[in-house]
Amino acid sequence: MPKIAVLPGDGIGPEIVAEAVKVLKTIEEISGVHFEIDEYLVGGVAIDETGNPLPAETLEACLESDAVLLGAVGGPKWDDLPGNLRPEKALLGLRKELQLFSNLRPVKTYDSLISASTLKPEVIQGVDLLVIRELTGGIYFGEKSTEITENGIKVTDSLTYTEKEIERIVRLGFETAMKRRKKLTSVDKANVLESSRVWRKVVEKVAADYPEVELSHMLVDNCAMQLVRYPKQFDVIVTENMFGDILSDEAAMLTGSIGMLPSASIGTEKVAMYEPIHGSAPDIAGQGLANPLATILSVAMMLKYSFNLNQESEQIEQAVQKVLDAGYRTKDLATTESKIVSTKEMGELVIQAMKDE
Ligand SMILES: NC(=O)C1=CN([C@@H]2O[C@H](COP(=O)(O)OP(=O)(O)OC[C@H]3O[C@@H](n4cnc5c(N)ncnc54)[C@H](O)[C@@H]3O)[C@@H](O)[C@H]2O)C=CC1
Ligand SMILES: CC(C)CC(=O)C(=O)O
Ligand SMILES: [Mg+2]
Repeated sequence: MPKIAVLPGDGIGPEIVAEAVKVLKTIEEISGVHFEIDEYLVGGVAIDETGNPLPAETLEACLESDAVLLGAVGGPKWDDLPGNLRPEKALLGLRKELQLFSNLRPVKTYDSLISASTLKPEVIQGVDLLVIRELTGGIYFGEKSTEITENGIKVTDSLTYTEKEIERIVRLGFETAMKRRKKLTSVDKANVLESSRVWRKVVEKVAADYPEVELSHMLVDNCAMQLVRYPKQFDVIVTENMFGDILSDEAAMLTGSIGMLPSASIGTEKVAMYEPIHGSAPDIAGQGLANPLATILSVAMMLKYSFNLNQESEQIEQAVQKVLDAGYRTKDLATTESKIVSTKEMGELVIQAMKDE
């Protein structure tokens, strides 16, 4: 039986994951596929209970699973802890230990949400792009140091990539573009960073194996602007860790809310991790305001990528579309015409729509 480790985490994590797990259980009911689903501690709650943001039991369970479903970690309660003891360290640790070097963040606009966006309809209608973010290298994982100097604190975060790390993510970018509209934008900051200049060279080298792919290089600051100016120019974007983190939060707003964007982190081992792109949203935690759709859509990605259950995956995506078409919205997406629902009600509506299909 496929094993799924569920890590609700902090803030809105438990609320959104509860709805996503109900969706998984509905898939079991409808399709007859069975999963072994077990919950583990991660992040701030794990610090509170065990003193460790990533307890050994959680890491071992994830390593033995076929897939991990994660809510989010972090919050003000733990903000004053040193970097290596913070909840976010658990997330970085999981990504590294599970060797999840790629993070796929699809951005697809829904026609029924166009009025929820602050951008013009003609700019966002029909957007269908995929950000492929390198996930286990770069500045989030580089050496750090802090020292006291005559000018006060001197602090360093270093950004390191090996050619091998760049090549495997770039190759994935080309392979993925081949299965889509054959357009790849490699995003870097090659006018300033050595790492980006090597990144570009590797992209050029790999490009020789994919003559059918239309390749372009774009500087990250321009990309941030182009994403809101004319997002339909993009098919697949491949980029390094921090640029991908930032650009995908920006791209989320093409859909109307950061609560809409799922993600899949896939690596060299069999286990993959699925999580919404947003954080633990402490400002709305515990109030039933969180949009659970990014997490529910992450389950759809899990069924497709980890279990090859394509029909079941589509069933979830269609149910989400149906609920949105019917005008139901959590508060993050609400307009004057919306039927505003809570996190739990949104989960129930998706489940009902799945059962009605
Ligand atoms: N994957 C993870 O576990 C991540 C964790 N974090 C952590 O989360 C905490 C909060 O970080 P923020 O910068 O505030 O980012 P955030 O993504 O948690 O929230 C940013 C804004 O978006 C809203 N939002 C986020 N998800 C939403 C949802 N599903 N439905 C409705 N509204 C939603 C929040 O209410 C907030 O106003 C920090 O401790 C941060 O380190 C941040 C990003 C990713
Ligand atoms: C701890 C951070 C790197 C998490 C984050 O912002 C993300 O993965 O999107
Ligand atoms: Mg982020």
